[in-house]
Amino acid sequence: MAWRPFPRTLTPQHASPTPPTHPTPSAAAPPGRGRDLVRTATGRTLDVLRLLVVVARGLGRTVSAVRRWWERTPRERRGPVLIAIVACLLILWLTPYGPLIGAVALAGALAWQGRDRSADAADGGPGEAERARLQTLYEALVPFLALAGDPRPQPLYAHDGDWRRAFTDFAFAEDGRLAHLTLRYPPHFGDGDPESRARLQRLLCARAGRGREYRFAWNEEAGELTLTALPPLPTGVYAQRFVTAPGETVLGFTDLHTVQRTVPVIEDGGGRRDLPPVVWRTGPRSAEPHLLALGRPGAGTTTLLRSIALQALRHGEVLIVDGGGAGEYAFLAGRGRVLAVEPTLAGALSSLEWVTRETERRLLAANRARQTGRDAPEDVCRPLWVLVDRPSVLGHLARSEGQRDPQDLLQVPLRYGRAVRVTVAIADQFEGAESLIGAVRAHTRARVVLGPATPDQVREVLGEAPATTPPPQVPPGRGYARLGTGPVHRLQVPATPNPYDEEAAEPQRRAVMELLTEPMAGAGRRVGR
Ligand SMILES: Nc1ncnc2c1ncn2[C@@H]1O[C@H](COP(=O)(O)OP(=O)(O)OP(=O)(O)O)[C@@H](O)[C@H]1O
Repeated sequence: MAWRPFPRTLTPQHASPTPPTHPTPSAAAPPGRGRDLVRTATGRTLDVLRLLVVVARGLGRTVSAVRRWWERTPRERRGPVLIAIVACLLILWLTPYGPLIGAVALAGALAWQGRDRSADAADGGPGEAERARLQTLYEALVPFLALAGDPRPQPLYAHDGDWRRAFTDFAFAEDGRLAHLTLRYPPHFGDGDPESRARLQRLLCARAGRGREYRFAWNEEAGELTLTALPPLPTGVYAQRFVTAPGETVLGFTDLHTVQRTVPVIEDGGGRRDLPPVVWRTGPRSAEPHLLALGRPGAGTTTLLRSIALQALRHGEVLIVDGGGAGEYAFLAGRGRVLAVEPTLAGALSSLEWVTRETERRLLAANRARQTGRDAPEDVCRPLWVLVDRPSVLGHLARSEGQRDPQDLLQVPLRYGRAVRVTVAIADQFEGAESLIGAVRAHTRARVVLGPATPDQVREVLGEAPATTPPPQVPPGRGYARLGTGPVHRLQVPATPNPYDEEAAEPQRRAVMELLTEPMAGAGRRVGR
């Protein structure tokens, strides 16, 4: 913006060395000069107004960028940043001319933020290749989003249309692929129809580049769809002592902006970083006191139960029913606070009968304590974890032997266990899901799906399909988790191998062994004491 010098005609009269004279016809300003004066004054006013508009636009963009940062940043990281900002302001305040310098810098920064970005788009914004990509994507969307015989003079999607009207925000990754895109869709598009949504999402995925996961966010009010390419979840985290409170269990790790906090973790190779966990809360206040995990064979549900068992041992007692019977939990047998590891039908039945009686005993004891106004005894408050792997196999065996299905014995802990800290976690394969009894389905409100699964399979288990596309390669322990009616999270379970499995990586096996409690003298079943 060019600042013009003050015209001489605007110089105050009293500043003139010559005394004022009465105008005479010959001395009057020519008529053209008056017009110049008006034009100059209007030009200057417009320049100032334009600058104010740019600064106001910059202010708006900055405020929304700060708000996005605030929402995205975990709570524990906001504090240090705010402290650093306050410290900088204080230093500026104490520096000579600091406030003035700060104000000028702020105005400059706001003006830069508020600059006209359409000019950037023409030169410094998307390059030619990127513009071509956006145009190709736009053209691919036209057959799907254009309305035949659209009466509007300039429809949003048309064969000779321009992507700039339809794509309101976009970003490219360093490799030149689309990282983020917000597009407007026309009002006639059926955004309430799942099939239409799925078709548009499939089309966008194909055009934005295969081999990545994408998150879709629909804003029906504004008629906008946002696509974001997601980085793969980290697979290098193994079993370790996670920073959690009693009653909290880390199911795995997910995307940063979808959960409230991060926990420090050590990765394979010894690197440390903060990762966002999916934390499952159990106990009397939990709305999801029991868990069900389903997956294909080899998807990692046994590993998830092992990970839960090792975390549960920190504060409670664990009883394991191993319907798979492959000795995947044998390393836990005889360890402190491990009540039993039951690989047989008979063992499972007697252990689960004990769990039923123990739940009832705890309920009575807690009730008595309440009536007498005392605190519940310590043995009622100690968490008891019942982990059941492949109950469908045991159910099948029970039916063939004319015995009771062990799942029936889970009814009492599932229905009433929450109040007395009895938690049930069940894992099975998709094929076994049909034989899960009603109480299991009704009371396991924390849900996990692991391994390759169709959106319908995920929806059946979690009650809602994920907002993200399936990963191109599904590593073991990769899936989705949902706690009650909360959002569906992408999930990567920490590697927790059977330490007796010689094919597992040595550092991971050692990490599991380090989390084990001490061996108990007279190892064996300790239920029914
Ligand atoms: N989160 C994970 N990280 C790394 N490896 C994993 C993870 N989960 C599972 N694995 C590996 O995948 C393989 C199968 O895991 P797991 O036994 O837990 O699967 P599963 O679903 O219980 O299958 P199955 O029911 O057939 O035993 C194992 O070799 C295990 O070490």
